[in-house]
Amino acid sequence: MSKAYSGDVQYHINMKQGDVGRYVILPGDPKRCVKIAEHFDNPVLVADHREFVTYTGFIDGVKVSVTSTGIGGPSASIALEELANIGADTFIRVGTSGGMDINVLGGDLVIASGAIRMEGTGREYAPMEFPAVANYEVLNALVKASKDLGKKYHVGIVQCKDAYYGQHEPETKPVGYELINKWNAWLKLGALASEMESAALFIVGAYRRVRVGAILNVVANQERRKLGLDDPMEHDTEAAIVTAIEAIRNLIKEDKTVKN
Ligand SMILES: O=P(O)(O)O[C@H]1O[C@H](CO)[C@@H](O)[C@H]1O
Ligand SMILES: O=c1cc[nH]c(=O)[nH]1
Repeated sequence: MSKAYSGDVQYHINMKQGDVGRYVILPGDPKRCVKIAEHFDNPVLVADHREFVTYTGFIDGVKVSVTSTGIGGPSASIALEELANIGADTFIRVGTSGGMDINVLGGDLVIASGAIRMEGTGREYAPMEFPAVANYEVLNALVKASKDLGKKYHVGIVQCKDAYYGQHEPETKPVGYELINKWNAWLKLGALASEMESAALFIVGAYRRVRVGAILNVVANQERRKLGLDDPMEHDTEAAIVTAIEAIRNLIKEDKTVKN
C-alpha cells in the first residue's frame, strides 16, 4: 500500500505515532531545526523528507520535537495535519519576518495574536469570515517567556501572503496596484510584520483543534527604510528560539497543573 494511504507512516513528514512529542516547534527553514534541537536534551534526528526535517528530544523530561514546514501555507498545512495525525497537539512557529509598523525594528521579536489571511491555503479550509488567531495558552506562554527573558517584543497582527516578492517588489507585479493598496491598509490597521505561514497554521490548527502560536524574528523593516529611518538588520533567530523553548517550559508546567 502507498504511504499516502498508510495508517501509520505519514506520507510527507515520513513519521508515525511515537516519533514526536505533543509539543512541536515549527520553523520554516529546515536548517533552523538543528539550532532548535541543540536546546533539547538528547536530540535525535527522526526524519528528513522533502522540506520536513524533524528532531525529537526532551525539555524538562518531556518529549518535544521540531519539524520544519518549508515556505508557505501549502507545506505548513501538510506538516501540521500530519503531525496532528501522529499525536502532536501544541505548536509554536519560530520564523522570520519583515517589520511593517515603524516601531518594529530588525532584531525585535513579534508574537502573533492573529494573522491577515492574504494566502490561499486557509481558504481551502475556512471561509474568509473565520479569523486566523493564535491559541491563547500558547500566546500567553510566549508573552511570559519574552518578559522573563527580557526580550524586546511586540504582540499583535502579522500579515501573511503567498508571494514573497509581492511584499518586497509589489510595483513590479501585474497586480501591484492591488498589492500596494492592501499593504497600505494593513499599515493603517497596525500590522506589525509580514511573513508567510502563521495564517494557514492558525486556520488548520482551529480545524484540527490543536493549539498554535507563533514568534518571529524581525529581519528588517522596509517601511523604516522607505522613510530614511535607521533600519537595523538581524538574520539570527536565536532570540526567537530561546523564547519559544522557554514558552514550552511554561506550557509543560501549566499543562501539568491543569491536568493534575
Ligand atoms: O524563516 P521562515 O520560518 O521560513 O519564515 C519566513 O521566511 C520565508 C521567506 O523568506 C517564509 O517562510 C517566511 O514566512
Ligand atoms: O520581509 C520578510 C522577511 C522574512 N519573511 C518574509 O515573508 N518577509
